[in-house]
Amino acid sequence: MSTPIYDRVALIGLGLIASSMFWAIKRAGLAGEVTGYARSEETRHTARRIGLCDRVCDSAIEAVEGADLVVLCVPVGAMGKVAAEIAPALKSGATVSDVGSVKRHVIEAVSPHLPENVHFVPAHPLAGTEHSGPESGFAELFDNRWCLLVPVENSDPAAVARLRQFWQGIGANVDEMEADHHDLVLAVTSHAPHLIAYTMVGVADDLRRVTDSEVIKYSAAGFRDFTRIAASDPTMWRDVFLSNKDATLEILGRFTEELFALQRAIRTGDGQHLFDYFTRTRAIRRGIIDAGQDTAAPDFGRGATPKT
Ligand SMILES: NC(=O)C1=CN([C@@H]2O[C@H](COP(=O)(O)OP(=O)(O)OC[C@H]3O[C@@H](n4cnc5c(N)ncnc54)[C@H](O)[C@@H]3O)[C@@H](O)[C@H]2O)C=CC1
Ligand SMILES: O=C(O)C(=O)Cc1ccc(O)cc1
Repeated sequence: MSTPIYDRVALIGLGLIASSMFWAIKRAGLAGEVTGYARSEETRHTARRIGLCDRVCDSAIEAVEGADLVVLCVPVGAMGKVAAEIAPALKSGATVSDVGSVKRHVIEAVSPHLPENVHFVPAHPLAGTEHSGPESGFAELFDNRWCLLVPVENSDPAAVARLRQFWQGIGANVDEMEADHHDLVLAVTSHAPHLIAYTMVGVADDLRRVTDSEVIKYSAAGFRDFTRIAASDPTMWRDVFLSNKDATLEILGRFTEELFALQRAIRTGDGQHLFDYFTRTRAIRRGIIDAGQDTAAPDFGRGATPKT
């Protein structure tokens, strides 16, 4: 057990990320008390039933009162609204952070609502699963995964350092990144791949009507990976694409150009183009493994691991 880094932590939005944070905070003793708030009565009821949070509050205001760290764990499209709701109740000197998958949009939506006497330090843990909701979290989710801190202009270095220590206590490796750069990198590594998975599963579903159930029955590992990713939360991903529009469209433009080139190589029988392309991409995968960066989360599944 570590010594607490914050006396009081408030988690707003009790889904996969908040619940995983809670179990990891408890595992390491990183906070004196963790309060939580979720918009729906049903989620608050579930949270109380499974012991998620030391105190589940019936309003966001009540949850953040007296908190030294407030973490917004709602879909990125709801961050601004939640920030406006909690702003009047924030303790002077508190740190406000978030876990949103997009950073520029969240900074622009949240910053205007925050009083000057709080520190805003946006963050993004690069770990998740296709599951959502309060029962999907587990303490190991962030172990040995990256958490990116995205300090804003005038972020207090002491508040950034403390949040870094907190995420390290949760189990993550911490780095800092500038917001626009973050959004471009994530468009390549996460957002566009999710859209491609959604599309591929949609295409297979269209085809399924022609081929009966064979597409699902005989699906190979690659396609199964697509179906896992395409089972991710629709609200969360709608918000990600709408709030990281420019970077995602830039990457999808490049993706389409490459796809057309491969399509042309297949049509014209240009085997050399295909071979060279696949040789280059294979080297990238091997580079990731050789660098010891193949830290894909094991598929624990919903509630498959102990919560403490
Ligand atoms: N799921 C993943 O793999 C990852 C998600 N993230 C980010 O973390 C955030 C939370 O995602 P999850 O925990 O996966 O979502 P989730 O769907 O499991 O939980 C979201 C929670 O926010 C609540 N909520 C939604 N709108 C709200 C509002 N207007 N006011 C108050 N509460 C509201 C929902 O009721 C739910 O309790 C998102 O911003 C997402 O981009 C970051 C890393 C990974
Ligand atoms: O489940 C997966 O494969 C993921 O890619 C999880 C994930 C989803 C969204 C993020 O912003 C970060 C990680």
